Amino acid sequence: MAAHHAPTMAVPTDAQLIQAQADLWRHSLCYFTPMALRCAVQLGIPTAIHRLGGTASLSDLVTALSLPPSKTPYLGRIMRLLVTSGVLASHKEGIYSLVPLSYLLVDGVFIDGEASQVAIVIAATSRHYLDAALGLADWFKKDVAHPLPAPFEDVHGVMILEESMALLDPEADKVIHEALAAHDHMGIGTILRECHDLFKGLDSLTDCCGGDGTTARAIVQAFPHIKIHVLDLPKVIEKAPPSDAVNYVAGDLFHSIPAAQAVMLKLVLHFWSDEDCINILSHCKKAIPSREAGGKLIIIDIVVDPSSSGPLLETQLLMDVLMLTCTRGRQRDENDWSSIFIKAGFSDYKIIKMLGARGVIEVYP
Ligand SMILES: C[S@@+](CC[C@H](N)C(=O)[O-])C[C@H]1O[C@@H](n2cnc3c(N)ncnc32)[C@H](O)[C@@H]1O
Ligand SMILES: COc1cc(O)c2c(=O)c(O)c(-c3ccc(O)c(O)c3)oc2c1
Repeated sequence: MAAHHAPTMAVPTDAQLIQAQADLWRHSLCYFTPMALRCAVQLGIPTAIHRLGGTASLSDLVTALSLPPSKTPYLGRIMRLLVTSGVLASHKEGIYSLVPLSYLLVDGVFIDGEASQVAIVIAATSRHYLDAALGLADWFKKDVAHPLPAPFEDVHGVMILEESMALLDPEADKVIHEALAAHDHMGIGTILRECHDLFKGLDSLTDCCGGDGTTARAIVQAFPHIKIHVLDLPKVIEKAPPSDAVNYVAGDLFHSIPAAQAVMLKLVLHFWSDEDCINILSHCKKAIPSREAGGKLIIIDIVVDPSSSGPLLETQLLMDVLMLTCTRGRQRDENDWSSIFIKAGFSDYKIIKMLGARGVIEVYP
């Protein structure tokens, strides 16, 4: 006789079914929001609104962007979705204005010396990322050896940021590097203003995987007495703008990390597996003095807060799925962080501050 399973859920009522249907449509179609955003950015709508003095009507936009006037009503429909999603504002019918988010997408506006975040929108909605995301179910079914390639690697045959990516598709590689730079550079100004004590009293710092030194230069400007080493791969250091203020070191963080009072890992560890992180952190520990001598690690990365809810948690989880899709890393909650710190031989840590989705953590030897 077939086992009889008690229903786990009562049959939904009509009211629930009606609601469920609308929710299902929204969840299935909400990818059109980033697509509408991509369209708006490619057309240059945030920049046009900014240049028109901060507000614009549809016909202002059609004229400014030299679009065929016959497209005006269609543009109105895209704009309506973007207003409802909070990407643009409309305080008066048919008149559009920027919100802080769309301000980040205006060409030529510099926040903390960094250009717009357009590259994030373009990369996140690009064919290579979408193809990788479309391959998720197939990736789950595959039983492959360790180290597990990410879905991106599975679909495209190369990992993001790998040199061979530039050979496979130079345009896609450029878009991803621009997004990475836009993502990484955004926020050091806020960190310096909000977490002043983080760097106070330090005589030296190694910015581990510090890229082209943008972050290091901002720190030296605020704290001129700190001696900063920027460690990154030779191909990155070769292209870094020359600077007297920072000491560039071409190398590999798995081999050796320049000694300093503190080592900073900003948006680095989310790219790596737990095993790699423990290895990296152990190398960092060798590069710093004891806690008594002021030795510490500074980690700036997402700290997932599972007890929260709403858009911030959703942002953190979306970033986690981005990492799942494109890297071998993940976004970590406090328990995950604590566990890798202990395994790497550190004695204690403190979450100094949460800045939106990201956290600033000090880790002590
Ligand atoms: C996400 S970026 C880090 C961003 C940077 N910390 C910032 O906040 O601007 C990752 C960096 O790690 C570097 N990288 C990757 N593998 C590395 C390795 N084995 N040794 C040193 N640097 C490496 C990459 O070249 C890239 O610049
Ligand atoms: C916020 O939204 C986005 C959108 C994107 O398109 C990317 C992206 O393309 C990307 O490579 C990365 C990224 C990859 C590896 C890292 O180690 C890292 O720090 C960042 O972040 C992104 C974030």
